[in-house]
Amino acid sequence: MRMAPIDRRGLMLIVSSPSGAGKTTLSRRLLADDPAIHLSVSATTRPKRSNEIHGKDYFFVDEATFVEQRERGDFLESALVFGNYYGTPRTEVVKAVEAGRDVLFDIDWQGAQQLAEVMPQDLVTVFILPPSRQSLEDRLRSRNQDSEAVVMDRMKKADSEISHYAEYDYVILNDDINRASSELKAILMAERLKRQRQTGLSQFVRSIIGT
Ligand SMILES: Nc1nc2c(ncn2[C@@H]2O[C@H](COP(=O)(O)OP(=O)(O)O)[C@@H](O)[C@H]2O)c(=O)[nH]1
Ligand SMILES: Nc1ncnc2c1ncn2[C@@H]1O[C@H](COP(=O)(O)OP(=O)(O)O)[C@@H](O)[C@H]1O
Repeated sequence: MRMAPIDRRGLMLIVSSPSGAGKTTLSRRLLADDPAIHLSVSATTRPKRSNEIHGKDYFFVDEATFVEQRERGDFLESALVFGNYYGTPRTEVVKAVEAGRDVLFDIDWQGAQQLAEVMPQDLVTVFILPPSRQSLEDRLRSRNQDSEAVVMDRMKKADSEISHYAEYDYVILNDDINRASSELKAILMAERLKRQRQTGLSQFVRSIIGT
């Protein structure tokens, strides 16, 4: 039987990709398979898609509310993406990491850069690439949630999002979803074992070396 776990600081796992490459699918799988990580639910001014739930996928707010929250300092980071505002609520994230719980973020490169400024030691960043340009377009269409104009706009912006891949710690090619999903889990497992994150190690080691 496993002993009581060694105290550790939680990590912040950021997953970014061009829209349609599969970060939502990969994130949902990780959350379903690993009860020890939970999603940071962002606020956004984007209209809700029919399959989305307020408070679970996003907090859907109007622009006035978003701006008020941002001015109050409620967000750890915020950005304008595809003409809509997005922001990461501050309080839950800070509390979770300090309590040793891991947090998953589905945010863009602007958010990753801002979080790197405020909590650099806690970040693990992963960029998801599609297997080809055509498959990215096919996936955006297959999701069947956005108008043709929105799909074309996202394809236009894919190049600029992809150009940030080199700012990330890890890059996963999302061709086969099962393999990509295992790769994401492997990253999380290895990062949890980093010595610096295991804040209870020295105490534990003292207990076994008998000094
Ligand atoms: N900086 C930042 N980006 C976010 C946040 N929430 C979502 N995003 C990014 O906004 C972009 C659009 O997300 P979304 O509207 O869900 O569309 P999708 O990526 O096509 O499913 C994606 O690149 C997300 O990663 C946030 O809180 N902060
Ligand atoms: N490896 C994959 N192979 C085929 N289709 C995929 C794969 N990963 C995701 N998809 C599909 O592509 C579409 C876009 O994926 P999604 O996770 O919503 O992307 P993102 O969150 O990056 O915008 C969805 O319909 C999803 O089911």
